[in-house]
Amino acid sequence: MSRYLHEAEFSHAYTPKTGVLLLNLGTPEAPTAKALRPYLKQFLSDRRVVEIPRAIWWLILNGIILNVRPKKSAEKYASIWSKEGSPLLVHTRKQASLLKGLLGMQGQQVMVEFAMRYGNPSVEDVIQKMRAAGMERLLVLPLYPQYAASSSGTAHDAVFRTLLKMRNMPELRTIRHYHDHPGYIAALAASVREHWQKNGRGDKLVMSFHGVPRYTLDKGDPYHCECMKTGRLLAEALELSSDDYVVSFQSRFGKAEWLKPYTFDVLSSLAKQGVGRIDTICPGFAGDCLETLEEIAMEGKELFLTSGGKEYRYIPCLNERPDWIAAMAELVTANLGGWITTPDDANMRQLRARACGAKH
Ligand SMILES: C=CC1=C(C)c2cc3[nH]c(cc4nc(cc5[nH]c(cc1n2)c(C)c5CCC(=O)O)C(CCC(=O)O)=C4C)c(C)c3C=C
Ligand SMILES: [Fe+2]
Ligand SMILES: [Fe+2]
Repeated sequence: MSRYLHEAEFSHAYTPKTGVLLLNLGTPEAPTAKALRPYLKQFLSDRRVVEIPRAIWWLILNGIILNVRPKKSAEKYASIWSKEGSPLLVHTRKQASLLKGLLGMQGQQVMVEFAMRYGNPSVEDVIQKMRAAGMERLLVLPLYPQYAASSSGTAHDAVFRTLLKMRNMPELRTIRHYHDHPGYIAALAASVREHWQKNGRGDKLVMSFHGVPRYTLDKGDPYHCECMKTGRLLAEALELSSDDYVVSFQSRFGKAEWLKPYTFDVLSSLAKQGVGRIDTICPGFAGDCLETLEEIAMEGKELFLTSGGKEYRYIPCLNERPDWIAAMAELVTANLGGWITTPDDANMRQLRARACGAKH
């Protein structure tokens, strides 16, 4: 048995293509405990996500977490599941399709696909499929604006691991982050302004980012800094003073200290201080998902209102906003520099490939 993935016999007669691969986290196949178990097992067995010694973690994961969490998480997923499926998958699929359409309209001849770090469609399957269709240059864009080892880092690992198994590797470029990309910041700012126009303006804007364990910052992970920078740039774009907004971190998992302040602490203390109306936004998520729709839009709201707050409004993620898709296209185009992009280039390469025929 070959140690490499299967590939068709080499032939000159193909059109070399450039591919863009969007990567997201992944989501269970259904909002049930049965579907949650393998998803959580794969996710939480990732050494980039949980760094505690393997033997101890194996016992905790298999002995406790996988017996308790699937049922609880399934209930949460059930509360946000749509007719089309899990919001994370639905938005990622639409983003890939819209990006492909926009790049095509801009004259770029590129394939655009998406894959999930955990679950399906898997990174390996999608890269193999792209390779079989002639992809020989690959640009990878994780859908996490801020780099964390536990999100973008592990997404890149999955790509590198796939390439390690390939005989005929594509050229590879990766986008590490886009936390300060002007188009991304402008789209966030526009979404806040539109929300204010429609619903009125709250007394405070809470910018909630997914958390990570505090020790990752001490060990050199840039995630905290990148979240703070996104927060500052968004505040500047909205002309907010430091009193008008707060950056906080959500989704704490386990007993260890995570990045602070915790979003739920911020929400209850704002309510107790008498800040009546707040707007919340999750700039670290390119699309709405469990962590935004259930934790922030639902749980956060309940906490704020039961702690004495008056009005709580959640601002949706960028999702399929045209300004966000345009920002993605700009980011991708800048990172495709020098690779085939136009139909003319592609035709030239095809002619050259034909001219060299099967002589060697
Ligand atoms: C935005 C980037 C993300 C980072 C960084 C991140 C780190 C991280 N997450 C966990 C544990 C869980 N996260 C879960 C869901 C989840 N996480 C992200 C993004 C980041 N996580 C997203 C987009 C989602 C939603 C997925 C969806 O299907 O909608 C979950 C699963 C849900 C649950 O059971 O609560 C866990 C678990 C850790 C431990 C971690 C960093 C160390
Ligand atoms: Fe997470
Ligand atoms: Fe910092």
